[in-house]
This record gives sequence, structure tokens and C-alpha cells, in this order.
Amino acid sequence: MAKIIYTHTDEAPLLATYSFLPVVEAYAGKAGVEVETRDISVAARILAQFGLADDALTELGELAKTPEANIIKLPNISASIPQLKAAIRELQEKGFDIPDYPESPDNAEEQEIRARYDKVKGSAVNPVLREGNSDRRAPASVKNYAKTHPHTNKPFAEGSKTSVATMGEHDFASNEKSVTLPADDTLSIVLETADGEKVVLKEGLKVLEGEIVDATRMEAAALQSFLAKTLEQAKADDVLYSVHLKATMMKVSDPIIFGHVVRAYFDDVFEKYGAALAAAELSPNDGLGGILAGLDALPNGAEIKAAFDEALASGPRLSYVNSDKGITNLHVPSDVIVDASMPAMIRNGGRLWGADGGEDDTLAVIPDSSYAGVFQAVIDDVKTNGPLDPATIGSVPNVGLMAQAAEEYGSHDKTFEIPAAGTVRVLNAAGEALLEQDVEPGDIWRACQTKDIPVQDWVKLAVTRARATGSPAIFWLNEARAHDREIIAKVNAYLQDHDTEGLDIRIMAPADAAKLSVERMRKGEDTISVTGNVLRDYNTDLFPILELGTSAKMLSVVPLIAGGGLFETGAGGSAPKHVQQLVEENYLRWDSLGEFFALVPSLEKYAEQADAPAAQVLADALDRATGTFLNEDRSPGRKLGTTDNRGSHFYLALYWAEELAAQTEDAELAAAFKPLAETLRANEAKIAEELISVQGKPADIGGYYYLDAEKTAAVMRPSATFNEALASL
Ligand SMILES: NC(=O)C1=CN([C@@H]2O[C@H](COP(=O)(O)OP(=O)(O)OC[C@H]3O[C@@H](n4cnc5c(N)ncnc54)[C@H](OP(=O)(O)O)[C@@H]3O)[C@@H](O)[C@H]2O)C=CC1
Ligand SMILES: O=C(O)CCC(=O)C(=O)O
Ligand SMILES: [Mg+2]
Repeated sequence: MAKIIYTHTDEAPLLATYSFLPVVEAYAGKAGVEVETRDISVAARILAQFGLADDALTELGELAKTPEANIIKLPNISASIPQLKAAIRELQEKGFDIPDYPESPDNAEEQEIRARYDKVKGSAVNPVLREGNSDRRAPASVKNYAKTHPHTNKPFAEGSKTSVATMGEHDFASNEKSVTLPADDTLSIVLETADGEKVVLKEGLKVLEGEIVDATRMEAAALQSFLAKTLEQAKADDVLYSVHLKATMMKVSDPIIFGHVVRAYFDDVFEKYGAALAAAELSPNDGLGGILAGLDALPNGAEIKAAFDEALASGPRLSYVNSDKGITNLHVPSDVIVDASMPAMIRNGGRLWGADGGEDDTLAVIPDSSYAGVFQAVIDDVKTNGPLDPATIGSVPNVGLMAQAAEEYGSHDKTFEIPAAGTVRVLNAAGEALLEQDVEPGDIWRACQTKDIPVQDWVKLAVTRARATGSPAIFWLNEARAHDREIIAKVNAYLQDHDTEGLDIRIMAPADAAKLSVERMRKGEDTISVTGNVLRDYNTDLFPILELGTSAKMLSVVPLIAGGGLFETGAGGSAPKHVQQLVEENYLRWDSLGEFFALVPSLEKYAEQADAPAAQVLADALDRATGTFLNEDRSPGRKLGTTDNRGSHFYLALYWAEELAAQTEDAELAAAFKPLAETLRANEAKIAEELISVQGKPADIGGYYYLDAEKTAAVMRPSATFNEALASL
């Protein structure tokens, strides 16, 4: 039977769900639309690993491969090791019998436990559900709203020293080799060390005909000298030092790179105390925060702490995530995530925050050069031409290759920190080497896979969007990169399958494509960016944040290859800072527009799947209601005393009920919603007051990763009048 699955996730979107889902369930229920929930929060996924909760993620992953799928996916935490450990601790404190995270497993049992936790680590949800490519764009209503209510993109100061530092050689981009498989095969990855020993890194890797496989490495020695150089440069230029990685989605490689940065910054400290820190299992890969927290347990902890303090005082000035709390850019690998952190910096005139909370220019370090040039291109443009004006600029929507863990975001099980010098070979079943790389100890070697059917689907989606909009579509692909050359060959071949007459379809290297797209934006022109998986991620924060002030208001549809639908809510994440604010002052600034936008096509899909015209009526009414919601400017403000997330849900419910009452396609639904619409309208002031009056005091939600459902519902549904009205439907 058709049903919509609404996901329980983490942090701000989870809080919002406590308020919004009751509205969805009440309205859908009246129209006979089945809505079920599944808990894919990091806490639930941990419990599922130990048989203490349903494995909803595996279930939804299977569902996503069927035409029946209709899933609304809210953003979730992609947990770094420090977050995973905190979630485990919280669950243990709540009485769940789960083991500690084994830092360095040294027996079979610990290895088994570690393997279970590794399934929860990092970006473990999205790749499982994303069985389709991604279509992310600002709906016309949002773009118009941004034009009439423009946010501020601050100018870069005259002579701004902000720039991007990237390796450009000896990195993943420069060392890449790539091959397209002529037939189905089973591959293995073998390191042959300099003394002739063969170490099997991976075997039984099944690949399909037409699949692209890449191999590359980040050279550890080159990374270290690059980092030393950037530290010197930041010191000499007296700018803030900041590193921007994706330790969540690139959950194997990027924590290692992050660890190199921590080690490079605190070079002298690690020189002197590295062995003691390693013996205490305090790893730089988990960030400075974890190390400092663990020092108390060491006999010479105070001495080591003093050495870290001294290094911080004498090194280049670090950028801070939260200067009040002393949290630096190097504290937690998942605090600064490149997709959101770079556009936020650009929107802020190229400035980040220093130790004293003051803003300053920064050297933004993005070690691998595959995509760093995109950010530099945008920075160059705004330095020369001034900030982009949201009131007038065009849009850069995205069609992203994402299905079946495409490209880098599927590389974790094929990423290795190399133990010994030698050669890594990707071998086919016949034992022939398809790809080979010489390696040195410490190099980060990885292989990526890109299947052919997803590429075909992506090209089709690009042509469909170009046709639907009349906008030029640019494939952001770089002839100079081995992987991109294989993709370009496929793009050129699969474009032949479509009618492209009259369409403007181009292929350009990412930095050039970024430059052109921004130039066109300034003229008010739209340009579809058709990208691989990583640039999908980056561009769908970068451009929305510059255009709309946030990526939360995006429509993010994933037409699943098997025919179902995955509807992501916005293009951003789970906004941890918003939770802090709720807990401190009972105010939630989370904007649920992404949820509203996802629900419309989900209801449309349901109407089609269940042959249920009432679902289409709900969808159409919701679509009109979100228009009114935007016109009436009902998204949450940022400050206490204004409509927050809960108030915004009330207004959406009001407009949606009014649209349902007024429509004429379904008289029964109109009659059912008329009294509710009247009650909500009549009590508007009272409900708004009830929702605002609770603000300003701390709120108790009974946890962080594993919330107390009753307490959270009480916090998120504080208006008795609104609750009664909904219950009366
Ligand atoms: N699809 C997914 O599942 C995704 C998950 N993530 C995960 O989210 C977590 C946080 O990532 P982070 O890099 O901080 O990025 P986020 O996008 O979560 O947050 C960055 C900032 O964007 C603003 N923001 C994001 N969403 C909203 C919204 N709906 N309403 C209002 N403002 C919003 C907030 O700004 P302000 O504080 O100024 O209000 C927020 O602090 C990580 O665990 C990450 O892995 C990240 C991206 C996608
Ligand atoms: O899965 C994640 O960790 C983040 C996903 C993300 O940032 C995106 O899809 O835009
Ligand atoms: Mg992203």
C-alpha cells in the first residue's frame, strides 16, 4: 500500500518535526493519505547495531530501490568520532547496554564492535537512500522572495587578504588515474610493498560494464610541506588560519587530513609529546578538543596543555568556531564543513572569527585542488565586482550525479592510509592491473566508482531541466582530470540519446564554469550547474547561500532510478547551533520551508502511486499556502520575541487549511477543513501569543542525541489552543 515515510533525524530538524509532523499527520489523515515515520537518527542507528531498535535505515535503503518509495528525508547528523562517542555516552547514561567505542581494537570482539560503529559513522544515511540523482533548485517563489527581501552579502574590504590555499600537485586531483570497465568484473586492490610482500587491501569488489573506476593518492609528504607553507603564509600575512574539509562525507580520508593539519599546527608539541598522546589514544584526527579533554588523565597533562597553549599563542592566529567557548577551527573535525563554511565566509566579506570574537581575513586551506578553484573563482569575482546583490542576481540550480554512491562520496571502503612504500594496483579477476600508483607510507590512497546507469540518468535529468527552463546547462568537468575525461566521453555519448535541439549545453572546467555562472548571475541570468557528487554538495550550499541567504529554502528532489521518490528537505544540514539556542532560551530559528517544499511533490507522488486525487488536492493547497507563507513573511526570525519555528508551522497550518477550505475540487475535504480554518483564523492572535510567551527561558528536551519524546513534544507544542484545534480535525 502506498505511504509517505517521514524521517525522524537529529538536532534542529528533529525538533521541528515534533511541531510540524502533527500538522502533516492531521491533514494527511483527513485526506486518507498514509504517513508513517522511521527513526534514522544517529542514536537510533547506534541502537539498531545492537538489536535495541529497528534498523529503519536498511529498510528505507531497500525501499529506495523500489517504485513504491516515497520518502521525506530531513537532514541528519553525519557523526564524526567525537560526536559518535558523545552519542554512545548519552545512550549508556540512559541505561542502554551498549559497548564503548573501541579506539584501537585489539581482539576479534572489539573489531566486531568497531565495525558496527563504523556503519554509523560519518555520512552513513544519505548514500544509502540516494538511489537517484539530485535536482536542487530555488523554487520561483523563493527566488522572488529573496529579491524582495534581500539578505546582505557583505563586501570584501579593499585589499582583503582572504584567499584559498590548495596543493595543486601531489594531491588527489593531480595523481588521478581512471578507467572505464569493458565488462562486468570483480576487482581487488593490492599493495605490493618495496620488499615484495603483497597486502590485499580489498577483494571481491564487483563492478559492472561501463563503470568508471578511479585510483588516486594524496601524498603525505607533500601535504605536510604544503601545510607548513600555509602556516607560514598565514603568519606572515597576519590572517586567520582556517581549514575547510568534509570529514563527515569523506569519513576516512578527511579526518586523516584534518589530523595532519592539527599535527602541523602543533608541530613542536607533537614532536615532544606525540608518543605520550598516541599511547593515551588521543588522536589528532579527532581534533584538538578531544585531545585537550583527555589530558587531565595524563600524569604530565598540565605540562602538555601548557605546550598547546603556548603553540596557540605563538602560531598563526586560528579561526574560531565559537570564541566565547574557546572552540577553534581545529577542535572537532565536523564543526567546519566545507560546503557550508566557505559560502558563509564569502557571504561575510571573506571574514571569519578570531580568538577574541573579532572578524578578520583568512587563509582558507582546502588541501586537495579538485574543487578549491571554484571558491577562489567566486572570491576573485566578488573582490573585483563587489558583493552579489540578492535583489537582482540570477540563479545557479544544480543537477547532481549522486546515485549509487557515485564518485568520491562512495570511496570510503576503498580508502587506505598506506602502511609501507610500494605500489598499489587495482586488479581485475584475470589478475591484470587496470590502475596502478606508487605509494609512500602515510599516503592516502583511494579508489572511486561511478556506475553507468546513474550517468545516463544524470545526463537525461540535465537535458530535462535545460528543456524545462530554457537555461544553459553547464557540465562542470575538467578535461585535465582523468576521471572527468571518462565522464566527458559518456556525456558526449548520452547527449545523443536526447533531443538537444535549441538547448545550450556546454562542458567547462569547474573554476571556469563558476566564473561564467557568477558573471551570468550578475546579469540576472540563470545557469544550470550539472556536476558530479562533490560539486553537487558544494554548489547547493554555495549558490543558495549567496542568492537566498540560506540553503534551507531549496527544493531538493531525488527522482529515484527505480521510479520512487526521495524528497530531501532543503540543501543544508541539521544546524547544531539552533539546538543550543533552543536549550538556552526556548527559541528555534530553524526554517522549515524545505520540509514544506518536500511535502508537495511527495503528496503528488502519493496521488500518483495510490491513485488518490485527494492527495493531489492537499499538494496543490499546500503549494498555494507556501506562496502565502512567503508573501506574508512567516519564516522564523533570528531573535527572541518573534515568530519562531513553531509559530511558522502555525501559519503554514492556517494558510493550508484556508486553501483546503476554499478549493472546489473536493467538496468533502473543503467541508472538513472549513471549521479548522475558521478556528485557526479566529484564534490567530491567541495562538501566536501562546507560542511566543514560552520564549526566553531554558528548555528541557531531555537529551541531545536521544531526546525525551514527552518533554520535547511539550516544548515544541506549547499552544493548547493550536493543539486542540488540530485534535478537533
Ligand atoms: N542532508 C543532510 O543530511 C545534511 C546533513 N548535514 C549535517 O548537518 C550537521 C551540521 O552541518 P553544518 O555544516 O553546520 O551545516 P548546516 O547547514 O546544518 O548549518 C549551517 C548554518 O546554516 C543555517 N541553516 C541551515 N539550515 C537551516 C534552516 N533550516 N533554517 C535556518 N537556518 C539554517 C544556520 O545558520 P545560522 O546559525 O546563522 O542560523 C546554520 O547554523 C552536520 O552533522 C552535517 O554532517 C549537513 C548537510 C546536509
Ligand atoms: O551526508 C552528509 O553528511 C551531508 C550531505 C550534504 O551536505 C549534502 O547533500 O548537501
Ligand atoms: Mg551539502
